[in-house]
Amino acid sequence: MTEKTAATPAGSAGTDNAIHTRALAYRWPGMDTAMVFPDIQLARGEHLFLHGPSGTGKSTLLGLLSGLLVPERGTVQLLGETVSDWPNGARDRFRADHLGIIFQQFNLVPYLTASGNAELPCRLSSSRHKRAGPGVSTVARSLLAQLGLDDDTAHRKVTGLSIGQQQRVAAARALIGAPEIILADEPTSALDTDNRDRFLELLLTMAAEQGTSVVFVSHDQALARHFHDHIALEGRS
Ligand SMILES: Nc1ncnc2c1ncn2[C@@H]1O[C@H](COP(=O)(O)OP(=O)(O)OP(=O)(O)O)[C@@H](O)[C@H]1O
Repeated sequence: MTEKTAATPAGSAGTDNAIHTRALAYRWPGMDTAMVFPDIQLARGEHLFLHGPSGTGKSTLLGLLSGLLVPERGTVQLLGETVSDWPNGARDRFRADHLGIIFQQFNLVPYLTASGNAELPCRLSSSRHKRAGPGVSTVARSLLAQLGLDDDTAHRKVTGLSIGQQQRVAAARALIGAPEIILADEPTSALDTDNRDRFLELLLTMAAEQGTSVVFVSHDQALARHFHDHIALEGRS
């Protein structure tokens, strides 16, 4: 299943690893057999492309990495901590403090402005707030500007923004407060090729500037060239 695993040598899970999974399996209700996943080992600051056809479990694997799902078997270690053994509340806390997530449908808060959405992680996590610095609103607007959204747009409600603009808001929300890990689930699927490549370059450059590891999920192999590390999912075995 694994096309090419990433980064550090096997068996050296420690603080140099952003992500280390072992023998993960997950079964949704109604499934006869569990989905099994290739092991992932990703060093801090590295960027991994996770690809495979529709239905092979890419979003499920991201759910396991984010701690929103708990594996039937196997372990998820993030930043040296075996978070898959932790209770829900502890995983929620860890997610708020250390993970930026860009969902396929962005999951922005509709009644907030672009800037309000981008600031949210710092309102929910004191460590993200601390890393962003005292002027969280200024930091949010600066991230939005770097992603191509001017001040006027930053003050508009997200429901009035285009898909491409909403995607940039979701990216700013993931980047703010320099989380160690960003998980992105097909956030470029609604964009044309030029915008897709430009957005991805921007996201990876900004993540690299703050040393954030990125797992980027897509079925679109054309995006693979932006990444050093690749893993393919090929379905259940
Ligand atoms: N909430 C759910 N309840 C039950 N089964 C689910 C659920 N979510 C996903 N599945 C099943 O898990 C399998 C993998 O789905 P998943 O969404 O992880 O794949 P994917 O590779 O991300 O697909 P896509 O590229 O279409 O987003 C599929 O068979 C799907 O039907």
